[in-house]
Amino acid sequence: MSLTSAAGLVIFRYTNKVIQFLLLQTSYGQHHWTPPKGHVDPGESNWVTALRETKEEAGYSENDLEIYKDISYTLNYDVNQKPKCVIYWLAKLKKPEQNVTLSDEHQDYKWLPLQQAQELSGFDDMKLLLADFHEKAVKLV
Ligand SMILES: Nc1ncnc2c1ncn2[C@@H]1O[C@H](COP(=O)(O)OP(=O)(O)OP(=O)(O)OP(=O)(O)OC[C@H]2O[C@@H](n3cnc4c(N)ncnc43)[C@H](O)[C@@H]2O)[C@@H](O)[C@H]1O
Repeated sequence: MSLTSAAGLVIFRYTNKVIQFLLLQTSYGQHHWTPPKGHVDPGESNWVTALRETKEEAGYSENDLEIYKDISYTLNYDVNQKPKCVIYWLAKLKKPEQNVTLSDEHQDYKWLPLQQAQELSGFDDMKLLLADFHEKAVKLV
């Protein structure tokens, strides 16, 4: 069975001594919340996909972010009975006040501290990812 691959960035900002994660709400389907990410195009690397999707979906380019290439986390779940693999890298927004620019694919966004981000994401594997990244982000601010 073919595997769907996607890649993205879990972006945090450090403001008022709090780490907040960026979640985007889809404008389609069940309007679920995820970090910026998307399908890997044919011939594209996961890394390039993550950067491209982040620019398209949140408006941030590589220069706006401190991306921790050695800190990644992979989720595996099924979508319509097909396995999907999503790799995320951790990234910090350099200027915490820099605005998000959404595309048509999303209708809302939120910057949330760990627990609220976990609750909004809803998925157990994403909750674990956020906890792991939060532990690492604490050492990076
Ligand atoms: N229902 C829909 N109606 C209309 N257009 C649609 C559509 N779904 C996708 N599209 C189109 O596909 C494009 C998205 O392409 P991309 O932007 O390239 O890809 P994506 O983020 O990987 O898409 P998606 O939202 O489907 O993925 P996710 O894994 O979060 O989500 C996929 C499924 O997995 C679930 N899911 C998400 N995270 C999960 C997790 N951690 N564990 C288990 N399930 C999870 C989600 O609830 C969701 O049901 C959009 O432009 C849109 O046009």
